[in-house]
Amino acid sequence: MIRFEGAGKRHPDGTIAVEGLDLEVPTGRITVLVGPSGCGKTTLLRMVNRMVEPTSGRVLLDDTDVAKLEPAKLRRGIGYVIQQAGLFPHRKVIDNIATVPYLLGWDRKKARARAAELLELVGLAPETAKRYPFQLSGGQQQRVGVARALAADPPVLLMDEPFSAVDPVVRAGLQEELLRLQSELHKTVLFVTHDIEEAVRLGDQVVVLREHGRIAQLADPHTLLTSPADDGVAAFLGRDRGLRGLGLRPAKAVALRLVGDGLRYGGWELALDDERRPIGWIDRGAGTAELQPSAGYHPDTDTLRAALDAAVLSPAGVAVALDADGRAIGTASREAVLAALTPVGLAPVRTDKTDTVGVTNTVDVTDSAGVTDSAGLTDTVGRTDTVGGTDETGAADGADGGR
Ligand SMILES: Nc1ncnc2c1ncn2[C@@H]1O[C@H](COP(=O)(O)OP(=O)(O)OP(=O)(O)O)[C@@H](O)[C@H]1O
Repeated sequence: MIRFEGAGKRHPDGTIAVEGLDLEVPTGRITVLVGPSGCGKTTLLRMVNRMVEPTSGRVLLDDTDVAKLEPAKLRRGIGYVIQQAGLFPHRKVIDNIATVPYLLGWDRKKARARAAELLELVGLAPETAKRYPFQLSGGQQQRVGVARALAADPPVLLMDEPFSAVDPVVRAGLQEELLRLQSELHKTVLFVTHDIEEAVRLGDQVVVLREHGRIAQLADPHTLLTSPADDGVAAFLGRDRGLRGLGLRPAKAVALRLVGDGLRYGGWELALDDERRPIGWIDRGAGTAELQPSAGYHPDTDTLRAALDAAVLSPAGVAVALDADGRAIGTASREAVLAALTPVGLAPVRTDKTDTVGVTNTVDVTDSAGVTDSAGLTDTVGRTDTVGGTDETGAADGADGGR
């Protein structure tokens, strides 16, 4: 558990980044901080690993004031993932991932073996290990960043807009991957984003912030979308918050018409092949054999939003429910999907993937990023030891010498 107690940060120039924040970040869950630019999200995140020191109040990690912990050591127990990954450009992927294990004094073979495991865990091919960061796509770099953060299996993971530099499709894949990892790893994750869509997709709890890090609302995604605390939060959530809420509810709530009960809807009939895989919709009234594409969804893993989307895309207004092998199980009309929406007061639904969290290992700012572009890592305390830490690692590596 991470606890902010009256935490504040006033910069020497008088800027108040955060003022008097009280917040609990529960163990093993994903807490997302979301809010407009400059509201203090990054400041809050960095208070946890002492890259920013509060000027008032305190931050507790499992009941210990982090101010009492030595920064380099603290950071080795906290995964840290930043935008554009912050990888060491001069180090191979495998050694980037092994950064913290090296810092912890693991021998090279063990550290690299662990890094190879993580490479697989984050869905990267083994041959990626030998590449340098510039030889990877943005999405692959982010995966390496996540793997690096997880390397020493830290219980806490700080993620600062980790997926915002990649395109929406890659981003969705990375979010999915994070949820999958979290369902296995159960880390305590504090995740910063300015994207409300990402916040409700990933968060077990979402903290909507206003300027100076003031909490406008703290709620689970379902409550947030259905009951915004005030007009300001509602405006921040956007006009389609109701539709977004569909993405939080499982598609298995939709009542299906089973395949054996008929495949006709009005003049449309769903054509299946011998394996029961959909071929398309036939317009019986038109008297032509031309097929219109069908759209499907997977009831066990998809949300109501996917089911509704499939229904809307179908010429018959009917989504096809598919099993894992792509065979039709049944059909669901738009009306059937909408009927699954009520009552509104149901507990929030998360698909299986959501349950968890977890990712990196505070890559000690150290090595990494810190160093380079990780720029941000700057502020602080960190700087020194970061660098220091780095050097050790670097020395072991041989490749890092010249910082
Ligand atoms: N070193 C500094 N000196 C003075 N003001 C600072 C400093 N660092 C941050 N700030 C200010 O503190 C406030 C909060 O900054 P912070 O980076 O935490 O916001 P944020 O919510 O993460 O923003 P964004 O979404 O744009 O990254 C901003 O007004 C920022 O300009």
